[in-house]
Amino acid sequence: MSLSKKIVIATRASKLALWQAEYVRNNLLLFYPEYSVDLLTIITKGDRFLDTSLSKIGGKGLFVKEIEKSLLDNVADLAVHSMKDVPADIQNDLEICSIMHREDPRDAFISNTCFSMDELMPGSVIGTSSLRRESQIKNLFPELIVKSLRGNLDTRLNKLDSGDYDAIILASAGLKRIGYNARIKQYIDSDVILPAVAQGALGLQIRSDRDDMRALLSVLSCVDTTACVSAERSFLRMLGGSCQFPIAAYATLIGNNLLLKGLVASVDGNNIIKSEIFGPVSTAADLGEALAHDILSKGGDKILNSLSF
Ligand SMILES: NCc1[nH]cc(CCC(=O)O)c1CC(=O)O
Repeated sequence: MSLSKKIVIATRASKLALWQAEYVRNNLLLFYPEYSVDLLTIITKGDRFLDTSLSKIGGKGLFVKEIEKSLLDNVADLAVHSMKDVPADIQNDLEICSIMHREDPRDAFISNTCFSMDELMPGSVIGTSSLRRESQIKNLFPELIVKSLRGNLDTRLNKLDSGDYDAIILASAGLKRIGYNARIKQYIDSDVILPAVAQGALGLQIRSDRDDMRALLSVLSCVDTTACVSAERSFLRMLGGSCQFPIAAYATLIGNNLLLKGLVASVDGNNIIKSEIFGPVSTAADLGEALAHDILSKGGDKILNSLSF
């Protein structure tokens, strides 16, 4: 049996998701010019309830379930995900077979009046819907007011421009990808606001029985990013979390070793349990688990148990 020379990529319809799918499409065509690569656009639950706060809609993987169904039904051959949005545990029969080179993992500060977070006057309104960002901002700047901010990137920037907020926080990676970097006033150092698990990394998902696709997509994998994301995601998995929890982790490579920093925070920002671990890159997943146990034993367990959603 010969393989058909056609690949279908399942993607969400947002500008960022389409950019990411196009990016994978273009990369695949460089390696495999004999293939045709099509995009299949899918509307997810997360897209349909853009005005409800993420933690209220509930459920992990809000943005990925319908996409995963298209893979299980064999309607699409692969899906491109922001790894930040992919829950720690992946649906049976599916796998992330490749993780691509990471874009800037830092959060970005965007404002039309200030050049950095510490220029904001007390009482200023800062927009984010991420409990991870909210808790860390409140811890650093208790005098700021954090207000919910939902929608795709254009919607969020429009809400800033219409005066609903003095500043907003977004991921640098998304803004850079769609060419909005000029809006970024400050790249927030990862030691000031620790990024979300896997922020900036794209993952390629397939059905586990698609050995043909796994082989094809291996050319797009980045070994270093794969190790870092593996450590961060094993940390998240051990804490039972998703991107909707006030949990952060960021791994970097130093030679053949990996430095993993992580935290669990109370939403009010009054209690942040931070720790870090350093060890051989070959033990990336174990480092993530060990860091999770360390943070749980230092009070992270109490914080996570008290979250009410
Ligand atoms: N939760 C939405 C989401 N998922 C991935 C990104 C940014 C791109 C990335 O992290 O790869 C964003 C937007 C944001 O947080 O500003």
